[in-house]
Amino acid sequence: MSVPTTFKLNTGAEIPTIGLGTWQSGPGEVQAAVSHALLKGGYKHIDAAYCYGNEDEVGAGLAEAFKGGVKREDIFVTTKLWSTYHSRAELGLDKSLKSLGLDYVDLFLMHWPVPLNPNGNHDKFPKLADGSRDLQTDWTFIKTYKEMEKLLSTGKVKAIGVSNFSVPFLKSLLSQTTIVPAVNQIENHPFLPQHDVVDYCRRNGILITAYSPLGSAGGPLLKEEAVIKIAQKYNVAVGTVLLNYHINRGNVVLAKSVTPSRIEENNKLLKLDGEDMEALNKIHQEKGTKRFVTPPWPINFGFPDWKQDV
Ligand SMILES: NC(=O)C1=CN([C@@H]2O[C@H](COP(=O)(O)OP(=O)(O)OC[C@H]3O[C@@H](n4cnc5c(N)ncnc54)[C@H](OP(=O)(O)O)[C@@H]3O)[C@@H](O)[C@H]2O)C=CC1
Ligand SMILES: O=C[C@H](O)[C@@H](O)[C@@H](O)[C@H](O)C(=O)O
Repeated sequence: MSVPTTFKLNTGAEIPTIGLGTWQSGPGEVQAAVSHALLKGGYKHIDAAYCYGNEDEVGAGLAEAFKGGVKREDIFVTTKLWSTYHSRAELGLDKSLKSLGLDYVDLFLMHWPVPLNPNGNHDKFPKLADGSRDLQTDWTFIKTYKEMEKLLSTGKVKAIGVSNFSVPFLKSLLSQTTIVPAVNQIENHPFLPQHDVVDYCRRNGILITAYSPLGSAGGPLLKEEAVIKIAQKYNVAVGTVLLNYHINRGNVVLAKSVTPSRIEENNKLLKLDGEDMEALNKIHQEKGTKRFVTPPWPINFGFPDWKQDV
């Protein structure tokens, strides 16, 4: 069986199995990365977010690609609702659409299940006097999701979903809302396979998108001996193994790069056999769990490996 280039969402739409990430893609880099991915790298999927502060440049990259012949309907663009916009979901969406130069996104995700004060001392990261994040205590992520559900009828979002949701948070969401999220975007790699969330989502028709598959900034997982061994077996780049780990599990994967050769290298499919998958799944058992993206949220997200005091 060959490795799929798309998976089906619970809306019936297809989502390309590899997408270009844009978090921490700096000014002067991300426009070229997006246009290179779409025009030369064979990508059809771009992952953006208001919080990344670079959606204007991502939009310029999209515009360049459209000028070069890429058609809007042939690509899949995701953006995310930032926490300070939870009680203003349509405004958050409109700001992203304006920057991206689009009249709709294919997928709109709640970036984190935590509302932040919309009237605080910063547009994205309002803080209290003690330096902690200034939460919006009169709002809940359930209310946010209900606002996102309403956006479907505007045509400005083709699908809605969530990000950074653990099993208990998903249970709470599904029991209080109507539309099953199309996607849950979570950190995922052999050091954090998150079998509990992946299995729960599969059973409930929610597609997993894996973020930080290379271990985030600097790609530390590319140095992992067990992964290098598998790459040597197939004579492929180490990143190809890390990225295809997800597609072989039935999950979408996002890889960030602003380096043209890496952007191209990362868009390669590889069938991994049962033995390879077992070896990759064993890494965290032997070496311990590692999570690379742990922003200082003052809440407990319900992930077994991430215990913060509430
Ligand atoms: N929903 C959420 O909360 C989150 C979503 N995401 C999304 O997922 C995307 C991917 O995750 P991210 O955390 O960025 O990290 P990745 O795991 O994609 O790693 C990116 C790093 O790896 C380097 N790299 C990429 N390809 C290669 C390669 N072939 N060889 C060597 N080094 C390479 C990049 O360098 P360089 O760019 O210099 O080439 C960069 O430093 C994000 O960009 C974002 O879109 C990520 C985190 C959280
Ligand atoms: O998508 C990437 C990450 O989630 C990023 O948006 C957060 O880590 C954010 O910078 C924060 O500090 O909360």
